[in-house]
Order: sequence, then structure tokens, then C-alpha cells
Amino acid sequence: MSGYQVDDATVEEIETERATYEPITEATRRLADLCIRSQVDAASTARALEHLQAAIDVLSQDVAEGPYGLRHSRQGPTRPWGNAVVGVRNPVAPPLKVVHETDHVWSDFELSSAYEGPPSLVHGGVSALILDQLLGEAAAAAGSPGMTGTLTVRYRRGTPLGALRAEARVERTEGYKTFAVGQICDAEGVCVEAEGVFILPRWARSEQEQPERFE
Ligand SMILES: CCCCCCCCCCCCCCCC(=O)SCCNC(=O)CCNC(=O)[C@H](O)C(C)(C)COP(=O)(O)OP(=O)(O)OC[C@H]1O[C@@H](n2cnc3c(N)ncnc32)[C@H](O)[C@@H]1OP(=O)(O)O
Repeated sequence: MSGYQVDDATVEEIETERATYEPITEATRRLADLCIRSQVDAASTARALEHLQAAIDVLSQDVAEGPYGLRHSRQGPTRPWGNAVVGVRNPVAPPLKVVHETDHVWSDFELSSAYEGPPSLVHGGVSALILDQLLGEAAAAAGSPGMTGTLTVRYRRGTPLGALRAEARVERTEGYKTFAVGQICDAEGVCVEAEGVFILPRWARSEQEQPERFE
């Protein structure tokens, strides 16, 4: 089996795709927050639903089979656009924009009310989701990508909704296994810490065509 999808999409084609779908994704994200916090009356929600149904009807006219995948272009940037954390076409993703430095990766991001667990705090599963991604990106950026084998998360204190920073780095590599650590912080300091091992799966070890980059 191969998990890589390599294509020849040009930079221009990729930017056209982004410009076509990103506004819908952003509007849908805003919609999720409004579903939770809107206080309009039933007649207004019924009207909104009619508009939403019309949008669903238009978008349903042409739908790809299966999920988006992680698409690598030989000519342009990699597109993890369906990804649950960074996917620019995924309204469930916050989304995070992850910056790759030489020895670590980081992201400044905002979590809306759609990510609430305990009152006014981030859901613990969402923190784990974000750290899984950041640690995985740190491993990939260091040239040793892998699937999460084990992720251990320590919740040191409640993580407030709003502005946050996540960071991760590789601690060490042992063959196909990469050990990474990371954290989510608010303005007061560390809220959540994680450590994980990322393993290059068997099928990828013998892959003939390895993408040059995963970011
Ligand atoms: C190229 C690939 C795609 C990468 C794309 C990169 C994209 C980069 C940017 C995005 C970043 C995304 C970040 C989110 C990433 C997910 O969310 S991945 C989704 C969640 N994880 C999964 O679904 C993984 C499911 N599990 C599996 O596929 C397989 O069990 C694994 C983990 C790949 C290992 O299988 P395997 O390759 O057959 O492992 P195997 O050869 O038996 O063992 C190799 C070594 O690993 C150890 N090991 C095996 N399983 C485990 C485990 N669960 N825990 C700890 N150690 C283990 C073994 O003990 C062995 O150690 P040694 O004896 O060599 O010391």
C-alpha cells in the first residue's frame, strides 16, 4: 500500500483552489460559532436554514469520492487541506498555521467556543488533537515523519478558549521512531504538555517515491 498522493498541480492551480474554497470554509467556521451563540428567534433560524440548505444543494452538485488526503505536488506546496487541525478546506480545523523553524515548530492560534469542554475552557481532546499535529509536524520537519504510535498528554491546568500558542520539537530519533515533545501555553504559561513517539510505518519504509517534504 502507498499513503502518498503525488501530483503535478502548479502553484497557480493550488492558489486558485485555495481562493475558491477557503472563503466557504471560513464562513462555515463562523457558522459553527454562531450555532452555539446566536440568540435569534425561531423564525430567523428557519430562514437561515433555508439559506444553508440552498448552499448544501449547490455544493453537492459535484463531490469527490473519499477524503482529501495529503497531496504532494512536484511543483507547489503540499496540501493537507482536509486535516482536522491545519486543513484550510476543513471548517472543523481551527485551523492552525504551523511555522517550521530549524529546531522546532510553533503556532499562534485562536480557539472559538466550538472547542469548549469545561465551561470557558478548551476540551481536553482538542488539546491532544493539536499537540498530536504539532509533535507530528516537528518529526516531519526534522526529516523523520511518522504516524503517532503513542501520545502522552499531561493537563497541568485548564486551557482557556481564545489566544494560545503551541510548540513542539524532536527530542531524539531511534531508527524509524522519532520522540517529540511539545506544549500549549496561554499568556500565563504552560497549560498542557505532551510527549509522543512517531513511527514511520512499514509500508513507507520501502516506498520508492518519498515526498521531499511534508509541511
Ligand atoms: C510517512 C508516513 C505518514 C506520515 C505523514 C506525515 C505527515 C506529517 C505532518 C502531519 C503530522 C500529523 C500528525 C498526526 C499523526 C496522526 O494522527 S497518525 C494517526 C494516529 N496513529 C495511527 O493511526 C497509527 C496506527 N498504528 C500503526 O499504523 C502502526 O501500529 C505503527 C504505529 C505505524 C507501527 O507499526 P509498524 O510500522 O508495523 O511497527 P513495527 O515495525 O512493529 O514496530 C516498529 C517499532 O515501533 C514500536 N512501536 C510499534 N507500535 C508502537 C506504539 N503504538 N507505540 C510505541 N511504539 C510502538 C515497536 O516496538 C518497534 O520498536 P523497536 O522494536 O524497533 O524498538
